[in-house]
Amino acid sequence: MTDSRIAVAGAAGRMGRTLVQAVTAADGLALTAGTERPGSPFLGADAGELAGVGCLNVPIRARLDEVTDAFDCLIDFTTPAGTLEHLRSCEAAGRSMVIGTTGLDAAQRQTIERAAQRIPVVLAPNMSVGVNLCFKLLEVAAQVLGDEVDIEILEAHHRHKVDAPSGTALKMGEVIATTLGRDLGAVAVYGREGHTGPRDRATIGFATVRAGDVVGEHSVWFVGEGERIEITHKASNRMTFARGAARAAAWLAGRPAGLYDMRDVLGLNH
Ligand SMILES: NC(=O)C1=CN([C@@H]2O[C@H](COP(=O)(O)OP(=O)(O)OC[C@H]3O[C@@H](n4cnc5c(N)ncnc54)[C@H](OP(=O)(O)O)[C@@H]3O)[C@@H](O)[C@H]2O)C=CC1
Ligand SMILES: O=C(O)C1=N[C@H](C(=O)O)C[C@H](O)C1
Repeated sequence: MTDSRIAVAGAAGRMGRTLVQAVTAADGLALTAGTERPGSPFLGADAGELAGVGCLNVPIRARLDEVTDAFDCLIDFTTPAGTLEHLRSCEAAGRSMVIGTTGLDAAQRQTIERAAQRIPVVLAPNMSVGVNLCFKLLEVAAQVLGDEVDIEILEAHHRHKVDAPSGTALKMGEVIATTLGRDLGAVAVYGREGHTGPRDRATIGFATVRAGDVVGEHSVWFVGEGERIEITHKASNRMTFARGAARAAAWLAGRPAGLYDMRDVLGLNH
């Protein structure tokens, strides 16, 4: 079987470089294109050399639409605006996408849903196996503990992260709210200050820390009278996300158009 040809958007970024390493190491995948935004100092540099895996003869380009013939699947961990622009190119060229970008608003998610009627897309705020297992554990915990506990979601990330709460924390909130029949938009409390009054049990609280080089930590507290259950995931390096994205790209080969998430890729959506 021939390798799936993979492009990495934002190939000089923190995740971009790790994705180039993961794609290069994966069986059945070959890195054939890489992009950065127009004006980037990394344009023309070799994606493999930037990622520390040696020359791959893949120069970083500014325009994805000029290289759509060179790949089958785009892995995109950039910015919401960048991802939406790349989505248009992939939709026009019939290429699949793995999207890890977070901070997407509701309209941007709807645009991705519409495009996924024409191309296959995996969209997930966290591609690690461990976090996707935690989503399952959260469903079970919420089913068992129900309305008898207060639920708080705590997350910590590095000082460069631009969106808050993290996409993973928001997804954790959605999983719990859906399980409990609550509307996250109505019950979410994003940080507290001043005279807040006592806590309303139906709320789901979010707390965010940004500091130093923390890769990504998420903890959900289910707190009742006399006991506290914590479901925690700590990423210690970015390769866990990149390997998941490479796995998703391989899984997409030959799939029909549709919007998938990592739980589909991992067979956890049953
Ligand atoms: N789903 C998951 O498992 C994970 C998701 N993420 C998410 O991935 C995203 C990226 O994170 P991270 O790698 O830390 O961020 P970085 O800022 O390090 O990387 C993003 C890269 O994309 C580049 N870029 C921006 N716009 C464009 C564009 N239009 N075309 C091409 N390249 C572009 C940036 O360039 P420049 O710096 O010049 O703007 C930068 O090099 C975030 O949304 C983050 O939350 C992160 C880890 C795991
Ligand atoms: O920006 C990051 O770094 C990360 N972002 C993702 C998120 O917003 O959930 C996933 C991971 O925790 C790292």
